[in-house]
Amino acid sequence: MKLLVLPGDGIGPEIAAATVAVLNAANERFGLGLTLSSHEIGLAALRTQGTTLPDTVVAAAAAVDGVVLGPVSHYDYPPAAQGGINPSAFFRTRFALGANIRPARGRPGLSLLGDRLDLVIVREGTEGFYADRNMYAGAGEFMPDPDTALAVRKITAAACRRVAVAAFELARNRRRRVTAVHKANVLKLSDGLFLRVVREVAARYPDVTLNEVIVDAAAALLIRSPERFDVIVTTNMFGDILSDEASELSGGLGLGGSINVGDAMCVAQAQHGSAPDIAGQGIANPVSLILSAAMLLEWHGRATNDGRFVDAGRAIERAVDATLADPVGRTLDLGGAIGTAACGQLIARIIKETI
Ligand SMILES: NC(=O)c1ccc[n+]([C@@H]2O[C@H](COP(=O)([O-])OP(=O)(O)OC[C@H]3O[C@@H](n4cnc5c(N)ncnc54)[C@H](O)[C@@H]3O)[C@@H](O)[C@H]2O)c1
Ligand SMILES: CC(C)[C@H](C(=O)O)[C@@H](O)C(=O)O
Ligand SMILES: [Mg+2]
Repeated sequence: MKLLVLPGDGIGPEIAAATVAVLNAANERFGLGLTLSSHEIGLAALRTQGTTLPDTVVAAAAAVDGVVLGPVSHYDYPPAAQGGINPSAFFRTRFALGANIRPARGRPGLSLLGDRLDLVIVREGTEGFYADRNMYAGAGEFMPDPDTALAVRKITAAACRRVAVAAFELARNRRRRVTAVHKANVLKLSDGLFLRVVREVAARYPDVTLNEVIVDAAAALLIRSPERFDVIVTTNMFGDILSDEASELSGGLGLGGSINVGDAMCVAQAQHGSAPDIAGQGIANPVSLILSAAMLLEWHGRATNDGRFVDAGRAIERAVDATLADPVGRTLDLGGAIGTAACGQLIARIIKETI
């Protein structure tokens, strides 16, 4: 399997190095034949190549079996005309990565919700208020005069169908419950279309129950009654916000794995951002990107029907659980003291040593 690693900005290079250590351990242990290549993106690439996402990187991504994308500081990027391309949005739209899959699970000692929290948010990745952010100047936003701003929200039946199918397929391997999270009481046409399509897809999955919850209530219920959620399917921005909430409820933003999935491509990406406030200190939690890489291996294993990759992905998840079970294995954000690299090495060692 060929993997492309794009470290990104802020804490990206630190957590990407820890993730590579874990991938190398999984490669050794499971004989995966992984080849890893790495390219500069983000602010480093802007300085040397005039763009945060060089064409060579896009070509390299199209030629591999999976991408590990570090977080980027795109809030600090210049406009697209001056080279500021948001890699997340670019990959999701260019490679039609319609489903952003974001699990959240309570672990003992880390989440007040304990095992009541065990859900997956399946977030539409290419549309909503975030549609075509790199494609047009203004990124779907317009200012007819300096005191008025308009934002266009794009919802299509095709994209809703794609993400709904991903959610129902996932639910079949879980507790068989899908909750559609929406705001159709206000966004009657756009979220109305989303709900219409989710219901159409639900009719093809009689073995899976569909519930519908309005997004603000969902934000509250995630805290009050997390056990009622199994798979959440939702539009882009609601999924962006709720996945940070769910990740924090699981113990911290640094814990949430995430993959962006299309028909033939998968991009692993931490749920959080580039955390510039702690960059360069060696204290960031690498678990989110490590779990994302584990999800990527499992996705590849399923897509190619190769059990070694599924086993390797699961072994990484178990090694993460074992590491986090002991406060010694926890980074600062989780109340521990271990550094980023040492945390990655601990997880790598468990993978190599566990029979
Ligand atoms: N996928 C992405 O690349 C992505 C996602 C979100 C935000 N961003 C970008 O990241 C930059 C910073 O955004 P932000 O500060 O709003 O969000 P953030 O997720 O980077 O950080 C929010 C808070 O969580 C902490 N945190 C995040 N990840 C952590 C980790 N792994 N270990 C320990 N602590 C962690 C940070 O220190 C910070 O206090 C912005 O430029 C934003 O646009 C990128
Ligand atoms: C920073 C932003 C571009 C990104 C997104 O939503 O696309 C992020 O918030 C995420 O959750 O992946
Ligand atoms: Mg986000």
